[in-house]
Amino acid sequence: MSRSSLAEIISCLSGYDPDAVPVAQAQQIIHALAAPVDAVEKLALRSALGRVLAEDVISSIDVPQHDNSAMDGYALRGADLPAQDAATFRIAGTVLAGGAPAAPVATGECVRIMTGAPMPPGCDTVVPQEFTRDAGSGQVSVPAGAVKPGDNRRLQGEDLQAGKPALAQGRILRPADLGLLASLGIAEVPVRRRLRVAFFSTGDELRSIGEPLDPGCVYDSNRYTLHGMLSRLGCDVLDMGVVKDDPASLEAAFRSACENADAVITSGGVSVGEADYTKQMMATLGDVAFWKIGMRPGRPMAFGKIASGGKSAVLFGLPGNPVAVMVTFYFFARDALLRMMGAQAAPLPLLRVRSQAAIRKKPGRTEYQRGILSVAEDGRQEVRITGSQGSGILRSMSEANCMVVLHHEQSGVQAGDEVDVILFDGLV
Ligand SMILES: Nc1nc2c(c(=O)[nH]1)N[C@H]1C(S)=C(S)[C@@H](COP(=O)(O)OP(=O)(O)OC[C@H]3O[C@@H](n4cnc5c(N)ncnc54)[C@H](O)[C@@H]3O)O[C@H]1N2
Ligand code: MOO
Repeated sequence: MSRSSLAEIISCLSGYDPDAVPVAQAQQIIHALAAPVDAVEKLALRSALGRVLAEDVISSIDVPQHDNSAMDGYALRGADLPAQDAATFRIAGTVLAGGAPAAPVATGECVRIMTGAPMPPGCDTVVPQEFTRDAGSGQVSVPAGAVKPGDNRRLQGEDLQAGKPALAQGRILRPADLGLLASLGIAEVPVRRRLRVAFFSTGDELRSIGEPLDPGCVYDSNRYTLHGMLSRLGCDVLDMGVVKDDPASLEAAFRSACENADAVITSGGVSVGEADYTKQMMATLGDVAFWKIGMRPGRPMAFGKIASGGKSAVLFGLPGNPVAVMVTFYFFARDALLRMMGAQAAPLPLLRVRSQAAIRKKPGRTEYQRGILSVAEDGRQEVRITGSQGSGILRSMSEANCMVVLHHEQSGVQAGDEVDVILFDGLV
């Protein structure tokens, strides 16, 4: 955990106003308070998918280990290629991938070679078999211009070199990384332990699935969106259910969450409502700031650290509205949790895409509108907003495949203007 307190971090900022915190300033404060967990575990390669690499991996071997062929064909000396017409080469032998290396090749000779087979000594070029013609008597004819010297040869160590870094610590291991580590013969990898995140919903109007929906009540959806987002991030989740808005239940829930997790996420109770003991409890248990952020949705939010039973945990008190909870998770909690996981994650790329229609927006706050990115009739990509953008309309999030980011200083958008977009999903 970081040694700085929230108050120390905030005191270094100029123009800090808890009632009008710009998104970028809130992100900066959150980033400064979150620090990586230090425990490391060793996992079998397959189990390390999605986990954060805890140490740099230095390659112990060259990959590939030998110069080898990129094509099925004939290996020869590039200097022997004909400048015009064609030249005939005597086939001195055959070399297969994984087979014994061929003997050195003399001028005017070639070796039948398969993709991946080691280059015979003296050869630097492979002519793909499609370009050659059987010239009879164990010979093959190669036309001028089919290849250049050095073509179709893969060099020793061109993928990974012995003694050089293969992967840097902090990387979230993707399928390609598992393959890369396998290509080095590595069976086990050191990864950071999973981050444990406890979450619960607050509000007397909330009902859990399976309970009758009493008049004026709603089913608790935030715990499901939070479960989904945290699981995708690779966190170990502790779902603590719905907690009633009374001081004793809230205190017990906050203490238990803090004692059992690295981070605690709550939803609801951070605005100015009457029955909100949540804010009171957060303030009692820790060093917590209550913000009104210059954004939409997700204006009220609490952030800080709470302590109980000799343990501390980073706290996110997210606003209750179902869209606000997702937006504040994506744009504040996500980065902090990645940092606590020890991940060196690059900022998400913003794509510039044409807006199909005008979008109203006031300067002085950041807006995250829900969008559908698609290919228009003219073949260009464009984005349209998913209808009503109310922060209680979860359908707007479910229908969207991206967020349209309308920046702090930006004003309204005209139809056809380009806007910044962040995609929800990528390839597997
Ligand atoms: N006078 C003011 N009123 C409100 C303000 C404000 O600045 N001044 N801010 C508004 C904004 S913006 C938001 S967001 C909400 C946030 O308030 P809370 O965090 O206190 O959230 P609640 O009041 O508990 O709930 C808001 C809304 O969301 C529904 N909700 C809550 N939790 C869940 C859940 N787990 N699953 C589904 N739906 C949930 C809840 O029923 C309310 O409808 O305050 C505004 N008001
Ligand atoms: O954060 Mo609130 O959901 O903007 O309305």
